[in-house]
Amino acid sequence: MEKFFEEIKNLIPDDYDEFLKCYNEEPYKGLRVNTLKCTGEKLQSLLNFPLKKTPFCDNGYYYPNEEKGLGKNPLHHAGAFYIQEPSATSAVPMLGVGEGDFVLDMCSAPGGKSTQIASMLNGKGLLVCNEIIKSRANILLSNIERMGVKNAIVTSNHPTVIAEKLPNFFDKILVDAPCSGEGMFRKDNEAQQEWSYEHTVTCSVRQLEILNSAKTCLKEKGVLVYSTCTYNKRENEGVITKFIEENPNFVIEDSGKTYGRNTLKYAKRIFINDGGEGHFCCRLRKTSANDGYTEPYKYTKPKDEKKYLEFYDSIFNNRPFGSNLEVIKDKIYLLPNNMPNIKGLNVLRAGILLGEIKKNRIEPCHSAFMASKTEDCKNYVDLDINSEEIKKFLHGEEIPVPKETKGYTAVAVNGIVTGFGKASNGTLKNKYPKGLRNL
Ligand SMILES: C[S@@+](CC[C@H](N)C(=O)[O-])C[C@H]1O[C@@H](n2cnc3c(N)ncnc32)[C@H](O)[C@@H]1O
Repeated sequence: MEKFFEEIKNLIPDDYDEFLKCYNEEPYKGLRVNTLKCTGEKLQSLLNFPLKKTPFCDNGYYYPNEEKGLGKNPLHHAGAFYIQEPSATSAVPMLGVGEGDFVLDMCSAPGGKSTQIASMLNGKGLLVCNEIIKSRANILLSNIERMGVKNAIVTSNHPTVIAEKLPNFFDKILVDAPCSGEGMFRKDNEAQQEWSYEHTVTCSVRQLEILNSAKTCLKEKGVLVYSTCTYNKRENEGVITKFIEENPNFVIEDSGKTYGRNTLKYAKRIFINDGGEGHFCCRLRKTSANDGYTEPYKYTKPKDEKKYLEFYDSIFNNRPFGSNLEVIKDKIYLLPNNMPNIKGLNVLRAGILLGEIKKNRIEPCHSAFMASKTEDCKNYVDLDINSEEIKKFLHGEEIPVPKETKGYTAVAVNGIVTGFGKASNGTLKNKYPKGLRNL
């Protein structure tokens, strides 16, 4: 660790004492509003503690250190916000995502940056989020569901496989690389214990390999953002410099962002004394294309399409997840538009899981309700954040509903859908997934 502090001193000689002072204080607490489901104003009006804007992105806020257990808040269950370290929200704005872009997040779990990209896409375009480690990809999927993302494909592959299958396809790519995590030290003792100079060197080799896979997937004139949550030069400036030496068709570009400190002219490094735990981000532009073509996906209508569409229309108004129905085994999906051919990829989810076929009936799935708004649902009940009913619902209990409410019914908290149940005779049978309940 002596070496770690020595390197920080070399990086910020004038501010080193301030860094050390901050280093011994409590870590920042931050959240990002999910604009697919909520707004900053609405969230503030429903929380009983103050939110303060961060300098890193439009929808990032600090919240008070004494607030514990925010993950159990009904609005967190509903996907109104994502708990995210403030400086970790700095990389996605550098991508400059516009509605309609095709975006790849190569190292995606647990999904903080992917769900941030999804809010910027606002349901348009396509997001491929990839996570190499299967167990982490499952967590990523549950966050994609919670945040109500309907235009994502969640995969679990080695970056070389993604490069082989999806060349020249994306407008924007994020490589938020696995790193030595120096910016996690205040939060994560394990990262501190694992740190060694040799480990940072190993990380830098892997980071360059991941970038060399990602580059193939980018279209000509596309943007690639590289980020880490570590400070040292080997994993940041070192990796970028080597990458550009090996790939002269990439240039560093000015992102126009004003947070943090500049390095390599336009890249950014954020230290604890800059308002976040620590991050590095650099925006690169691909100036000429590589070979390779990604075929489009061939959508095929299922044999019983009419029956499935009737089921869809019985629960939702105006087909809010489009009409690209596909049935795989006993599961009914609504696929996003503009999909690439995903043959050969390990795909955990594409689009929305609408329902499951059970013997002679179809049961709707949680994921579809999470991606819907109250106006999309034929039936819904709206509960107040402070009500006993929302506590009971998130605990897995039955709740009372008006006698007229019948059948599959969305449950919302202050207008934000958080799950569903089945209503009959004034009672809603709880369908909130067991693994998500507040117990
Ligand atoms: C910094 S984390 C990503 C955090 C994520 N972007 C977010 O905002 O929530 C890096 C991820 O890279 C994954 N990873 C580890 N080894 C990898 C490799 N060789 N290639 C690609 N990804 C890898 C890790 O499992 C980890 O989930």
